[in-house]
Amino acid sequence: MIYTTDVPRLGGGETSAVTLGKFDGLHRGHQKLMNCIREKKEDNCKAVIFTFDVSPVVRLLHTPAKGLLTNEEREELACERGMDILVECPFTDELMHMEAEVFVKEFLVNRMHVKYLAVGPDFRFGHDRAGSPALLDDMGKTYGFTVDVVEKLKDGNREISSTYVREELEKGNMEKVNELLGYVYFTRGEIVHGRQLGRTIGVPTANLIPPVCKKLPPNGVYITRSRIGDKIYQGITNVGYKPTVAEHFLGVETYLFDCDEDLYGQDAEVRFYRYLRPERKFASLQELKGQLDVDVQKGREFFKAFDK
Ligand SMILES: Cc1cc2nc3c(=O)[nH]c(=O)nc-3n(C[C@H](O)[C@H](O)[C@H](O)COP(=O)(O)O)c2cc1C
Ligand SMILES: Nc1ncnc2c1ncn2[C@@H]1O[C@H](COP(=O)(O)OP(=O)(O)OP(=O)(O)O)[C@@H](O)[C@H]1O
Repeated sequence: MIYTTDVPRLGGGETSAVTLGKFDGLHRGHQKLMNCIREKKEDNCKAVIFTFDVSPVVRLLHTPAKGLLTNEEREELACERGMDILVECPFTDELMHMEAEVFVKEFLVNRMHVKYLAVGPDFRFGHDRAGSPALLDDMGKTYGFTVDVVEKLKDGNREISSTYVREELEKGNMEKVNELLGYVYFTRGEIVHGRQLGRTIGVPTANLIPPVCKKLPPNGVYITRSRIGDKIYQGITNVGYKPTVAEHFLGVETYLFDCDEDLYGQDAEVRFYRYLRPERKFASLQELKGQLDVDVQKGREFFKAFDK
């Protein structure tokens, strides 16, 4: 897959099937759109996701962007789903003020030779959000592309959206998050040295520092699986500042069941299955150990049922 921040100029005979939007999380609704454009590969179209490097809303509010996926993670997932090109267009002032018609003509038609577009009914773009599926449809008649306005995928009565996923993530409702995403929510990082106190209570842990732009579930303890190299381990993970030992940075710390390897320096992916309890300040590490024994038991029981 080609990843680019420039709007690509396709070569002579090449054409494209494009979907447009913010695409934070690549949730099941987004996957529905990706499936539509992937089908057009049979007509020799390049499957293209056109998105922006930060959410337009975030840029306008100047708040730091914390997303469901980092840009690198989104790139990887898009590639796995058969996309040919991911455009992460910088959301510049020029783009912000570009008329919708100009965007379509200059970018989609002239550069990307678009033949097919798939968007949701609420998709808006261009200056003053004047661009709509109806405008795309009109322009398609002039420039020779077709537009599918894809019905929103729902969860019960509610449309699946990145906002919905983020709300559930903020509640720690990992079962719902994972259902809406169609994959298990995860974070990644290199395994770094902690204070090595865990092993003194018989609970060695793998500490990783998540990317600053990754949205995490609330501080607390979760049942997780970790992928390290080509191995998958069950475990329990604490997200937070470890108040018992007063850590200064937000960490993701995992006790891996049935693992006695030296993992320092390796990259890990921690997948969150279920929230267990809030992070608490214990009077001593021994007291924390008592709680961890209970957490481990719950984790093992969870996977016994889950993997049946
Ligand atoms: C599953 C799990 C749950 C934890 N729960 C808490 C907690 O509730 N409160 C807390 O202060 N620390 C908690 N911790 C962090 C421990 O304080 C930490 O593992 C211990 O201090 C060792 O840290 P170290 O790796 O830096 O040596 C938890 C760690 C794990 C792996
Ligand atoms: N549930 C869905 N089913 C089908 N298409 C969707 C769904 N949700 C979003 N889309 C479409 O996917 C594209 C990208 O959506 P986008 O990420 O901008 O919106 P979103 O997921 O609703 O996020 P937010 O909650 O931040 O508005 C748009 O064309 C949008 O209409």
